Amino acid sequence: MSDQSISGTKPLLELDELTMDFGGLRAVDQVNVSIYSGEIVALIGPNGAGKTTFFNCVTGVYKPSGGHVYVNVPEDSKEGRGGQRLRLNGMKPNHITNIGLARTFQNIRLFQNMSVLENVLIGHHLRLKQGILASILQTPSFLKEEEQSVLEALKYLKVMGLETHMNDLAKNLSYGDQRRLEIARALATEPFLLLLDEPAAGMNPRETAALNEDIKRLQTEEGMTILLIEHDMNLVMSLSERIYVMDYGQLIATGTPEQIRQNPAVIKAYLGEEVDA
Ligand SMILES: Nc1ncnc2c1ncn2[C@@H]1O[C@H](COP(=O)(O)OP(=O)(O)OP(=O)(O)O)[C@@H](O)[C@H]1O
Repeated sequence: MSDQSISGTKPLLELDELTMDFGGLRAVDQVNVSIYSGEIVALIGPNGAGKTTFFNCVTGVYKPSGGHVYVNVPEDSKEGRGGQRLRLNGMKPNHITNIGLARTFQNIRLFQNMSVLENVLIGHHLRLKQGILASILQTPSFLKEEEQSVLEALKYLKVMGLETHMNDLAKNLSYGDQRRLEIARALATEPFLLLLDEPAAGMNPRETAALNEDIKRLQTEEGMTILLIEHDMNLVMSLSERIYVMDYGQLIATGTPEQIRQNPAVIKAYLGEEVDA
């Protein structure tokens, strides 16, 4: 597959014939996807289409049965591998996070009895340089880095509109704010690519509208590249520049929201019946 974008740059994330089998079931079937810097891209499809399995292959939860997961690390990478092309197959999730891919999960996974600030600090911890000994000895360099960490964490809380809740326990946040906190924690790992698995799941329309604004702002103000799985079609159509559609593990369509809206194969997959083009 080509690694040249419309603008001539390499994609940040490149999936080449990605395949994942569970016994006799092929959950992801030779999928080719490219995500370019600064885009918001949606991955949609009916229940069981293979979307979460796709995320799990990219983020190291599963080792793909076939194909390749590549990243072209941006020059300004925090990890110092800028410009390199890396194959992620078989890497551990924390290693992949360290390279610069962060994700949220379909089900909320916060430390419920920790504060909002602490949840984000845990995300940022990955980027700290001081070791355990410095932390036990409370060396000046450790304390300086810790102070810096809190400032960074506050920045991400502010981006997601949660700074006034920094001392609240995560479990006391509204549902929408818990989902927002998960995104703040993912941002604190300083990714170049953010993968969101059904960020609007369980949200009411008001919360979804606010989330729409937040995600858009991440792109326009923070320069974040975002790949999201989402069932809320209003959100998908309003946010995405491009959409990939999966059904039964295969990619059945790719295009702009307008193209996808009118694609007969997509309409058929969702409605389960033939539709005239
Ligand atoms: N660990 C697993 N072991 C066996 N089968 C699995 C496993 N994970 C997913 N599957 C199967 O793979 C297929 C794709 O599931 P997946 O969760 O990726 O779909 P999805 O598109 O994310 O669905 P949804 O929109 O409902 O979350 C389904 O048939 C599912 O039952």
